Amino acid sequence: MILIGASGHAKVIIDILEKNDEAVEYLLDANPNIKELAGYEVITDTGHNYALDKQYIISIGANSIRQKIAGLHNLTYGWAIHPSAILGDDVSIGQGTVIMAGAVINSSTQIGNHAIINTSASVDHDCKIGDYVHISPNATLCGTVEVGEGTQVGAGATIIPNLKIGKWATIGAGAVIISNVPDHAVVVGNPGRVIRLNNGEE
Ligand SMILES: CC(=O)SCCNC(=O)CCNC(=O)[C@H](O)C(C)(C)COP(=O)(O)OP(=O)(O)OC[C@H]1O[C@@H](n2cnc3c(N)ncnc32)[C@H](O)[C@@H]1OP(=O)(O)O
Repeated sequence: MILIGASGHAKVIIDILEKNDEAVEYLLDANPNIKELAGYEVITDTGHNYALDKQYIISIGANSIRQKIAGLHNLTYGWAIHPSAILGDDVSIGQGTVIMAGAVINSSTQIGNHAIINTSASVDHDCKIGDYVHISPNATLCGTVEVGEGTQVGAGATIIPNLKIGKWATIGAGAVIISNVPDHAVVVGNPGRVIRLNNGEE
């Protein structure tokens, strides 16, 4: 596996790959000053030094940057799924997606491409999680929740069943979401309230 992005998030992905006995070849990063991460070589990403016969993971936490990079190159993407993650029956996981330690994904849930299901997050049955979504550590999604492309659900947030969360929204850490959330909304608190709209930033 080759990782794109030499960040703290990449270190966690390396740890997962090592635990699964999957080889990490090297990392690519646009910053030429980064030469090494977690014992692996970091090569400067020129935009032209991709090997089409290799598997990649975009190891960058910012959802919009993962989307941008995935749109630039027609690469083959792999997965990193921690051995302690629990996946129910009939769960589907898109390419480039990473599932951290202790995450639980219950039956019939669909996870899109280049998503992050972070440490100890709980995504229950029949959820639909879009591409480039980040479900942060300890967040809880009850059954049949939809999360649109690019949305971040903050650490420890809770979303009650049957809700629809829009695209490129941000759910604040610890928020309790009891009604649908529109696209681009930034929502905090219990019960969750919209404080502003995202306009491209994360
Ligand atoms: C492994 C990892 O690290 S994964 C990373 C996981 N990351 C997260 O979970 C981060 C989630 N991010 C947050 O919760 C952020 O606070 C955000 C995105 C919701 C808001 O950030 P900002 O836009 O910078 O908001 P800002 O800090 O200016 O606060 C705006 C208002 O919302 C309130 N607020 C911000 N975040 C929260 C929150 N999580 N819960 C309750 N209120 C909040 C602030 O107190 C402030 O209120 P005021 O206007 O009455 O003073």
